[in-house]
Amino acid sequence: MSDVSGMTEIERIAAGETADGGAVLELRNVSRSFEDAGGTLTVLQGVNLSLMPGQVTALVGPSGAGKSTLLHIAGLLEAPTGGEVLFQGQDCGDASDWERTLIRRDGIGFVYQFHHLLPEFSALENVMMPQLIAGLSRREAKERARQLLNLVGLEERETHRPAKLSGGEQQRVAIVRSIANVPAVLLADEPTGNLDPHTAEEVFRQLRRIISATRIAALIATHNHELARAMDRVVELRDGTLHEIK
Ligand SMILES: Nc1ncnc2c1ncn2[C@@H]1O[C@H](COP(=O)(O)OP(=O)(O)OP(=O)(O)O)[C@@H](O)[C@H]1O
Repeated sequence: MSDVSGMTEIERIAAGETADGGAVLELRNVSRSFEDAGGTLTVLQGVNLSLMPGQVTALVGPSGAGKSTLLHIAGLLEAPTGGEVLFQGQDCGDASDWERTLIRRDGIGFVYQFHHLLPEFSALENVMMPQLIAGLSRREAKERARQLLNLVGLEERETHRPAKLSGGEQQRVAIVRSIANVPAVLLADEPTGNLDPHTAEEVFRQLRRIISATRIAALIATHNHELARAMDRVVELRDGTLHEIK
């Protein structure tokens, strides 16, 4: 898979080159089952999903339907039992662990219900961290982190540590941190699940604004049907299969 420059195709893709103008992330006929003493539990079967740039897709479904499992597979955190996951046209089933790590690091942003900010660092440093890991200089990382915090109205809070921020502010920091490396895909698991309804709506509004400005393809699992309906597209997991409901 390496070319003369020494880079593999997936490394070039993770470095920002797109294969074509189509789906950024695609699940094809994906299934996932778990084996335990009681037998086989099939959580996903025949799941097809294409995420397009700039589009926000809500993922809904009852508790235990498999939303987190689907997000883990889409985020290359776990492999499907069957089917394919394509990142910018490239089948990730063929990728090495290192190539998958590169795609996750440079191509995919994650937001969770609980923000996982680093408590001993300021808001600014938390947003700088993934950029420093990706090899940006401190100056560049700081400048971009400032712009991002500004975008979500937190310019006055950049020196605050997470404990000094409200829940909504912490989640806004987590969101801009997840997109600091301008990933092609954003995957979010209940990103506003621990916020009050008003703050959840505000955080969602800002998340949408960032996504359409950056052309990120987003998949957001939520139990909040009202917020889901406000997104471009809604898919529902029911009995292991995915249904397009908006
Ligand atoms: N590693 C595992 N081993 C066995 N079963 C698992 C494993 N991971 C998930 N499951 C099962 O898969 C099903 C789907 O779980 P998942 O967490 O994906 O659902 P969910 O839709 O995200 O639920 P919730 O909305 O409650 O967060 C559940 O029945 C869960 O118990």
